Amino acid sequence: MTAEIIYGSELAQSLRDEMKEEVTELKKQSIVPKLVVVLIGDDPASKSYVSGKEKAAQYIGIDSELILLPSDTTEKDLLDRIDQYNQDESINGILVQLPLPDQIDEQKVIEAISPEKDVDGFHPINIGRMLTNQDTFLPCTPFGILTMLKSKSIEIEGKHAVVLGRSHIVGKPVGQLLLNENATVTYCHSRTKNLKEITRSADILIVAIGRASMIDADDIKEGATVIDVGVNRTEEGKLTGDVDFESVKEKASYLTPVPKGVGPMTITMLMKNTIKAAIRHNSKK
Ligand SMILES: Nc1nc(=O)c2c([nH]1)NC[C@@H]1CN(c3ccc(C(=O)N[C@@H](CCC(=O)O)C(=O)O)cc3)C=[N+]21
Repeated sequence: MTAEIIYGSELAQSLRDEMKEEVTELKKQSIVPKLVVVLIGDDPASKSYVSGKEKAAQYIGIDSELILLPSDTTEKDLLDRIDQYNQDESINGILVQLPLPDQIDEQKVIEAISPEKDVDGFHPINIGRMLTNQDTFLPCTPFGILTMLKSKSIEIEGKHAVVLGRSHIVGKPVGQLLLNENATVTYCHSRTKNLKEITRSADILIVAIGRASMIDADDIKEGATVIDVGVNRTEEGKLTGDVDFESVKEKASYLTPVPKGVGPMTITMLMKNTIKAAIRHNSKK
């Protein structure tokens, strides 16, 4: 079997075109979605993601403001700024790029962002709402993955979904979203025994470990759907996933590439959440 490749980049483009029209309509009602992105320090990878967000916002017509802060920014300074953005009525979404420098407590920062402006979907209130299947801001990468599966009408209900990785921003929430869609979900991580046995029984395999070529054709079931969430840099600076693309392509039924897979969808869902926040804030005025 040769897999159909799911290009997140193409789906992202069509969703961005739709959102562009939606924002044009919103502007006629004087609603201008606005996102603030805070980037601390000068990690090149973070800078590259942030510039992707800026580009997407600009294309769609979302007002985006980038706040660049030095790597020695104090926790208090950041929390004070968040407080100010929380109170600013013109701002609908706040994103603080992770990871943060060691002197800043990440969890404190996540909890300081108003749940109404938490377009990352990282606030415990929004995570709780997601777990209980209520309307909320879904975390962008899991939301993007679900949107990719649905775009190809891949059946989720009753299927065995295996999630490799249990990070708070990808692994854990993507498993919960798949559970909400009635999949049977298994989480695997560094302490899992018989890993291969489990991945081979997956109908849908989500790989979010952060190690290049973790999964090859021998680890999967014929005809599985394989979603590669890896963002690894080779020594030459090339972006690669967690999946051995060439071998898995010959055995899976669907496969996402890196780059041009999940990454562009993550950014697109951030834009969707920002528009949603703007509509919500306006209906409360
Ligand atoms: N508060 C917060 N929210 C995030 O959503 C968040 C974060 N912090 N910290 C870092 C991770 C990583 N992340 C990516 C977004 C887009 C691409 C992406 O678009 N990648 C392109 C290629 C980009 C390139 O070549 O560098 C692609 O896969 O085709 C990748 C990774 C968001 N994250």
